Amino acid sequence: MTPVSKFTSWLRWCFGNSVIHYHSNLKNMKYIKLSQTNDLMPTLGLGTWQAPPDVVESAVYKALDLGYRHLDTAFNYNNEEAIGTAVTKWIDDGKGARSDLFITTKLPHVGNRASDVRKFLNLQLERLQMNYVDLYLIHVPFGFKCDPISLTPTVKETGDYELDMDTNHGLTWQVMEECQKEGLIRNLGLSNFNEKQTENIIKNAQLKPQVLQVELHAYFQQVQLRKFCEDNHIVLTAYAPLGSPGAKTHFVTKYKYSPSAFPDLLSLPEVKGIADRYGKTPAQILLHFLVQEQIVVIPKSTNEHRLKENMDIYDFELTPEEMDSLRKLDKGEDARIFNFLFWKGVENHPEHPFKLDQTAEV
Ligand SMILES: NC(=O)C1=CN([C@@H]2O[C@H](COP(=O)(O)OP(=O)(O)OC[C@H]3O[C@@H](n4cnc5c(N)ncnc54)[C@H](OP(=O)(O)O)[C@@H]3O)[C@@H](O)[C@H]2O)C=CC1
Ligand SMILES: O=C1CO[C@H](CO)[C@@H](O)[C@@H]1O
Repeated sequence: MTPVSKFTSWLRWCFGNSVIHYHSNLKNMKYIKLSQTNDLMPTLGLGTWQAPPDVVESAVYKALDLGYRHLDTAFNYNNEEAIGTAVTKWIDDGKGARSDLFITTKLPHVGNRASDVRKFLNLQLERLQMNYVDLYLIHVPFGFKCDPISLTPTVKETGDYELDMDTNHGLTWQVMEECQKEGLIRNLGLSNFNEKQTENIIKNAQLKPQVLQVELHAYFQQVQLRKFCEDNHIVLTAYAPLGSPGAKTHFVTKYKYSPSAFPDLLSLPEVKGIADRYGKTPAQILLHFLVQEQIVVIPKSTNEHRLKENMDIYDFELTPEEMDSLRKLDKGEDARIFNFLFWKGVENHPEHPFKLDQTAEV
């Protein structure tokens, strides 16, 4: 018996066969183990960006009823309190325990400094009505100056964001490590960090980043970063796994992006063809494809039908040929949607993570 199958048997003995499918085969890969803490992270989570509080509360409650066990939020999604209310109600209604859930939130751009970690984490825990989070990510590698009242970035008259040029990831990480030891955070991770920035954290950390959350979808498969994460035992979480149809409306109306900069992955003939073969939808194929690649996905939906649809991705397995045809959709760096240039002036921050000549069209 291999160590993995021994562990699987133990989990089955403890929790029963229907709850845990840990690497028993790829199609049933519902959890992935984090390397240093051995925590199990559900490979499907619920994204909540652009889910306003009044909508997200009932969506989260519904999602938990449907079987979602992993929620992704952030300080600047402005919905942590509503999510906390939904989770508390669900637990109080006797439907499950806090320990059944995997809750991720993020240290914001305006709090990206050692001296602010505890302030934001405590506020976020209070809003979430929890005494710990399962995963705390540094949301972005750069930092903005913070308006002390609104806790939003300060912006100059020119419209440029005021940058905090003193960002020091090593010092911020040390405070996050302390918070982990105190039990306020179970796992530490990063988001939107590039390979070099992640490597710098790894070099000096006692607790390594367990997760890196980045944009990742059929058009932008992050092949090089995936290899790096595999070598360093970091689990990758794919944000915008459906190509973020919601970002299109947001960026086009708010930031005047060109609509042509956004992919329509749900209409791709290759994806539709595979979907028809399995009696699945294109969204299910896009999500399953990533999970079969051992990547965690966090699609956002507040619609009950699509919440159900996005969960129903574990009862089939794509053939090597189908996986290859989906891998070939990758367009690399040109397909990046989230380059952060919508925050005016951010490209002047020394820790801006992406090469600007390769970012998406504005
Ligand atoms: N770390 C970071 O910097 C970032 C993290 N994220 C996280 O990742 C999550 C996912 O990314 P996101 O940008 O939301 O993009 P997604 O790729 O998850 O797309 C979400 C959009 O697709 C729609 N949708 C959901 N399911 C389906 C379906 N089955 N068929 C058709 N349309 C569907 C949703 O609308 P509807 O709700 O109406 O169903 C919504 O408009 C975020 O919500 C957030 O939690 C996102 C961006 C950056
Ligand atoms: O998580 C995120 C969702 O998208 C936003 C763009 O307004 C970014 O704030 C961010 O990184």
